[in-house]
Formats: sequence, C-alpha cells, structure tokens
Amino acid sequence: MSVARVPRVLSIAGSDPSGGAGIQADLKSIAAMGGYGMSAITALTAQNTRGVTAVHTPPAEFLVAQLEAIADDIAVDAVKIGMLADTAVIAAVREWLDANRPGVVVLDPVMVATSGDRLLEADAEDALRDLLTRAHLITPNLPELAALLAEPVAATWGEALQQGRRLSERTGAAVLVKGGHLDGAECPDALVDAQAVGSPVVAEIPGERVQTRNTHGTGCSLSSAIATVQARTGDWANSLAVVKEWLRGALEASDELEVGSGHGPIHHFHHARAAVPLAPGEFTDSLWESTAKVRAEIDALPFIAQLDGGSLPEKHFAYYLSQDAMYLNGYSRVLARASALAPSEAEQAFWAEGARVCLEVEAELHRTWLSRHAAHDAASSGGGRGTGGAVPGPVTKAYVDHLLAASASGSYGVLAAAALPCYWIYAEVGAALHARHAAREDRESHPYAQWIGTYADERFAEATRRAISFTDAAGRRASAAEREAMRTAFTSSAVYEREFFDAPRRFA
Ligand SMILES: Nc1ncnc2c1ncn2[C@@H]1O[C@H](COP(=O)(O)OP(=O)(O)O)[C@@H](O)[C@H]1O
Ligand SMILES: Cc1ncc(COP(=O)(O)OP(=O)(O)O)c(N)n1
Repeated sequence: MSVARVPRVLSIAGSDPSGGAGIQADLKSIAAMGGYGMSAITALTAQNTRGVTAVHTPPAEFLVAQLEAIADDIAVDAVKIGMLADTAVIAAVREWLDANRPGVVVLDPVMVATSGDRLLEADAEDALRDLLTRAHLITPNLPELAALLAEPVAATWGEALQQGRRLSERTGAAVLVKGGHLDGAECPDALVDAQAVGSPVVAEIPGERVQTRNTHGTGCSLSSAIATVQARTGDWANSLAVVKEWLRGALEASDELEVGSGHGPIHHFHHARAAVPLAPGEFTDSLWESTAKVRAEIDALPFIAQLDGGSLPEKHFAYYLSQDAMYLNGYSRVLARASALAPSEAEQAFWAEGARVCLEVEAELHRTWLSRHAAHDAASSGGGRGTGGAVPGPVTKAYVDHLLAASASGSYGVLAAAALPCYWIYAEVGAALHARHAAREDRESHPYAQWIGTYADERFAEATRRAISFTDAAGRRASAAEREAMRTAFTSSAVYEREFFDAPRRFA
C-alpha cells in the first residue's frame, strides 16, 4: 500500500458533546498523530463523563449525504468506524465501504459505553458482525469481543487472545485484543491475525496499567490514532507501538485536564504541550513564577534585613562589593557573548551595551566603594585579599562558571535566560529595598543610604524590562527542548543570586 505524509483520515462515528469520546476524540487523536481529520456523524449523543442521557440518530440518508460529499471531493487514506447506532446506519456504511474501498479501515465495534449505556441497538448486532468483514483491523474491548463471538467475557489474557484469534478467523480481519478491561496491574494489547504465517499473535505489547479514572474514550482514541499511523507507515505492529506509547502518556497526563467529575478524558496533546503558541510575556512570567520560593528565600536573608536596617557588618558589605566587582567582570564577558549570538541588531546592541556598563560599574566600584572599604576588605578572611588583589569567592566562581557554561551551549535563548535573573532579581530586590528606605525617617543617617540610593536607577529598570522582553521572545521562538534548557538555566541563576546575597555571611 502507498503511505501518506499527512493522512486524510475519516471518522464515521457518533458525537460526544463532552469531547472525550466519539468523533471529538477521533479528530483530536488523528491530529495528534499528524493526520488531517474528517468526520461523518452517525448519531448524536447527549453525554458527559458520568454517562449518556440521550441518543438521537438522524436518518441514514443524511449520513450517506455526508459520506458522498467527502468521497466526491477528497481522497481518503484511512477510515475509522465507531458508534453505528442501528441497522440502517450500518447498511449505509457497508455500501459506502463497498463502493469506495479505502486502503485502511479500522472498526471499533462500539456497543455499550463504559457507563453501561447502549450505543448500538440490540437488533443491530448481526449487521455489525457482517460489517466486520469489511475491516482491516477490528478493535473490540473484552466485553465487545465476547459479545461478537457470543461467548463469556475472557477472564485471562490467554483466553482473550484465543477469542481474538476466533474473531479474526470468522471475519478475515486482524483483531486488536485490548487489555483495558482486565483485572490487575497489567494492561497489554496484542495484534492477532488468524491468517498470519506462524503464530496468529503478530505483535504483543505489554503495558502497566496507569492509575487513573480518566479512561473515557480510550477505545475511540486508540482506533482513530492507529488508523492514522497505519496510513503513514503501512505497518500494523509499528503503528500499535507508536499509539500505545502515546496513549500511555495521554492517560498519565489526563489529570491536568480537570474535565468532569466522572471518568474524564485523556490528554490527547500531552506530547505537544510545550509547542503551544505563547502570548507575549507568558514564558518569562512562568519563569518568574517558578522561582517564587527562591525569591522569598532571598527576601528573608539576613543580608537583606541587615542592609535594610543598617546593621549589616561592614566587612560583609565590603565582601559583597568586592565579589560584585569580580562577578561583573565575568558577567560582562557573558553579555558580550549574548551580543555575538543575538538574532537581531537591537538585541546585539542591547547586550553589548550591557557588557560595557558592567565594566563601567566595576571600575566605579573600585574607584569609590571598594577604596572606601579597603581597610575592612583587607582585614577580612580569604587569604589576605584587598580590594585590588581579591580572589573570587566560591559562590562568585560557581555563578560565573554557570554563566560561561550557558555561553558555551551556543544557544542564544539559554544564555539570555541564564543572564536574566541578575537583571530581574537584582532590580526587584533593589526596588523593594529602595522603597522601604525612602519611607524611613532616619534615612539621612543610615550607614548604607548612598548605596541603597543606587537601586533607584531608572536606566537599570529599563534595561531589565528589555532583557525580559528579549528573553521572552527567544523563549517563544524556542523548541520544546530549548525552552526546557532555558528554564533550567534561569532557575539555576536564580539560586546563584540567592547564594550571592548570602555569601558575605558565609565567607567574609
Ligand atoms: N488504565 C489504563 N492504563 C493503561 N492503558 C489503558 C488503561 N485503560 C485502557 N488502556 C488502554 O487503552 C486502550 C483501550 O482499551 P480498553 O479499555 O480495553 O477499550 P475501550 O476503551 O474500548 O473499552 C487499550 O490500548 C488499553 O490497553
Ligand atoms: C459517541 C460515542 N462513541 C463511542 C463511545 C465509547 O467510547 P470508548 O472509547 O469505547 O470508551 P468509553 O467512553 O465507553 O469509556 C462513546 N462513549 N460515545
């Protein structure tokens, strides 16, 4: 058979307005597997995650009109058949299949929903048995498999495989035997084909049962997904392996959806969560949120409270200043690298200016603050360093090494994310310190008044806004993997910010 890059897949099935089963689940599954989904609706149900309250089956002629409209205009690479409601619908589908003979036909013999509600009239079961012979693959659950054979429901996986073989013999189609209704921790699936050379079990995929109530529509999703992948690959065993892995993820992520109070739906697009288009600011907002705990820890550090209240030991302040000067020198090189990697001239100029300003501030620290605090600095521990000959402390070294590693990653986004906390957290901490200081009555006599005054620099606040905006744009452009790496880089830098503010207490 020929394979289609974006298979055009038709679901002939019923509608589930709650979106978890029926054509709604099929269209999501087809799209999730890279296909183009279409639907011809056999019946309308009123249902939610707790059960079915009503079924309305339009005249079969209207289904025929839908099927003809599609076939007149569009090549169909694969068909998935679900809820068929009654004999008139089954007859219409049978005639259409005979006239059009699609290359892939997957038939999910929907009879009774998990809630116990009938989705196929009892007198239509024989007509359904006859239709099975038109399918390439049949995907019954264990109660449906038993009903189609008029046998008791299989109690073991071995019995289920035997029943699958018998149904395959009777219909000439392959049967996907599904373990969803088995008791126990295992949830295997197997492709059974009585006509296969050797063993009729063509492929068997073991699987652990996912502990969740959200299994509404798993059968619909599985059958439409496998039809789509089969149209792409032409290999049933491969297709099952792909779909089973995807379905496991969809069950595991289903709690995120929070849909309904009964058996909720699965998360069809769990694998594409990171590819969701982001609004401006959304990415950096989420980075900021993810560091809430670290930022609260920074706010609670003795260094901040003591700087605020004026009781910070001067040797701690001197240590902080000398480490800041050394950090700025390394940070300048990192920003220069961001400039080199920047995708636009505006960004290139922005980071280059940041690199220049870092050196300017470093020089200013040496000229004013550090010379003023030289006596304390020289007396402090760390191997007799003075403001001129100081060596980077362990936190400064580790922080700069982390930033240099981000530079070496070659990813502009990762580097921008690693560099951002130094702007953003410093600006926020500084703004809060400055606001509190401005409200003090004794601010004139505060020993660190002049230093705290530097936190009010509007040019730094503006640079911070631009750094956030450029990093956000990089995050929106990034692949899922790069976004994850950006997140890790940002979080690590936030932790280093905390350690940097705490370093004077530990190492001065
Ligand atoms: N809790 C679960 N954990 C893992 N896989 C499951 C679970 N429930 C169902 N499945 C899988 O979902 C698919 C549909 O299974 P099943 O429940 O047997 O069919 P239906 O939804 O038609 O009743 C199968 O691949 C089955 O293995
Ligand atoms: C409209 C419609 N079609 C099929 C079903 C049955 O869905 P299924 O995937 O077999 O699983 P459950 O929803 O029964 O768990 C349905 N409910 N509605």
